[in-house]
Amino acid sequence: MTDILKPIHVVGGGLAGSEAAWQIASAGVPVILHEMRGVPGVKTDAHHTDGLAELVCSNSFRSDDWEHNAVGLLHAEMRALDSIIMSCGDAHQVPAGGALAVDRDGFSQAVTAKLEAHPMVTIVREEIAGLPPEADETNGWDNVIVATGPLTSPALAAAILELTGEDALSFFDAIAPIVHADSIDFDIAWRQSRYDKEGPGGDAAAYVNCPMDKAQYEAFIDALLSGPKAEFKEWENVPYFDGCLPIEVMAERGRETLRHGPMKPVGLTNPRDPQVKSYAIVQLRQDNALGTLFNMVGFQTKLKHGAQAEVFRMIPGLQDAQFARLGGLHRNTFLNSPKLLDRQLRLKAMPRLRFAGQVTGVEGYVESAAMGLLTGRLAAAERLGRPLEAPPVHTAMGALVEHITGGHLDGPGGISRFQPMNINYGLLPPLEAPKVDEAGVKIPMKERGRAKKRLMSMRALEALKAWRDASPLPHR
Ligand SMILES: Cc1cc2nc3c(=O)[nH]c(=O)nc-3n(C[C@H](O)[C@H](O)[C@H](O)COP(=O)(O)OP(=O)(O)OC[C@H]3O[C@@H](n4cnc5c(N)ncnc54)[C@H](O)[C@@H]3O)c2cc1C
Repeated sequence: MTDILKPIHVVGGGLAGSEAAWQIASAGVPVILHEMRGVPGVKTDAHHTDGLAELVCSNSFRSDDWEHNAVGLLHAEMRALDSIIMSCGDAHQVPAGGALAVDRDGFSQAVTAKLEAHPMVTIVREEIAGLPPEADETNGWDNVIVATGPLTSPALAAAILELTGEDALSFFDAIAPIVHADSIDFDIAWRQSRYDKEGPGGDAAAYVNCPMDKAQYEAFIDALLSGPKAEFKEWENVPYFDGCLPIEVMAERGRETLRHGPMKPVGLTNPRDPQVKSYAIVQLRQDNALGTLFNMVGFQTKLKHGAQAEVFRMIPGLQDAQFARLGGLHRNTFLNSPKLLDRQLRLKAMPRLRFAGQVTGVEGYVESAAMGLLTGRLAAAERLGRPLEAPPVHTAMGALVEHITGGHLDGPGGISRFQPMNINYGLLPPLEAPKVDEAGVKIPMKERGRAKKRLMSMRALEALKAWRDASPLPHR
């Protein structure tokens, strides 16, 4: 076997690992993808299937607006780099207003089928239960991507901890319930997207809305606050991720918090009572292509399973709801990446190991897949002997690399304040807000923020394409 044809090993076939494997194979380098789900008796606390790239909670890749939304920009960058996660997501989208949401089973099956069919990809169902094996002349273990996610198996997590001498960092992440559509009462609920916003598929009525008056809202908050919660005594000091707070934790912050968050009633009109404004509205988003399942948007919860059905059936329209899946809370583990990883996302203590996905301290399906995409390209370039740098910080992808490898500030005494982050414009170098548009017309003050985002997105895509075109890897 020539050096060039040695395989690269990817550990973990989630969002990041699947994308990394695809990018490596597309660069003409053989890849062996090791995924532990599929081995009898081996699972994580959140995955339910053996499929690659399984979505564990919501089915949304969030906004698809590349001009004004940072995650939409990340979508665009990934599409420009032939992302398998984006192409399968686009092929399996379901209506979701301005967001890109997918049929979770169809999406995962498509990613699995594409990887299984690729001649350069070998999928092995096994747990890597410790540090990856020693490298020899031919086995390829000199170039490894670890993409084992927030629920990395305990044996591998322990080996990484021992190697780095660092305590793992962690936070809580929660899952929202999914409801069978035929158990929703459409004499009460109605379909409409907020502000009738049309989605990529042209649907302006993507969400199911369940209205509440003031008395119903107050009773619901009381039930949420008093309902029995799952306790995690051994993880008492573990923080929540702010973008994914359990609904009861939000309610504890103030009785009105939910009305200004996931239950906000704005931009929606009850067709049965158009003159009366609902006091609060619960939204559900289509979860599968058949339209038989809907997930409760923003309703991630740590209520005990027995209590969930009772409390959520207080929501008008859901009084007879049947739940396909209940919510739950999981501990999420990530590395102290700014200290441990270099800008190639290699472990300084063992550079043959690259890390990708949520375990590096990015947060979310899209961000995790983006880091898989990048490490796949970096690893393939290294295998081909054609060095490649991470994209510039002006791109969404480069900004994520900057965040996980050193863009944050530590606290006094060097105590790490590194926390997982969704992509956002604050991670990219700032630009002056424009005062006039491309035609020289003055932009009103309140629209300048939007105009600035558009400029930042255009700058990012241009830089990303220049990076791609100068890259030593083939481009399709
Ligand atoms: C409870 C929970 C809810 C979440 N909800 C959302 C959400 O609603 N929206 C969102 O955008 N993000 C959500 N996230 C975050 C989301 O899981 C991640 O962003 C994303 O799945 C991470 O992708 P990944 O590839 O890094 O990890 P994963 O997709 O989890 O993939 C890791 C893979 O590695 C495998 N594996 C683990 N250890 C080993 C081993 N030793 N050997 C072989 N294989 C191994 C696992 O089986 C898994 O398939 C949630 C996370 C959790 C834990």
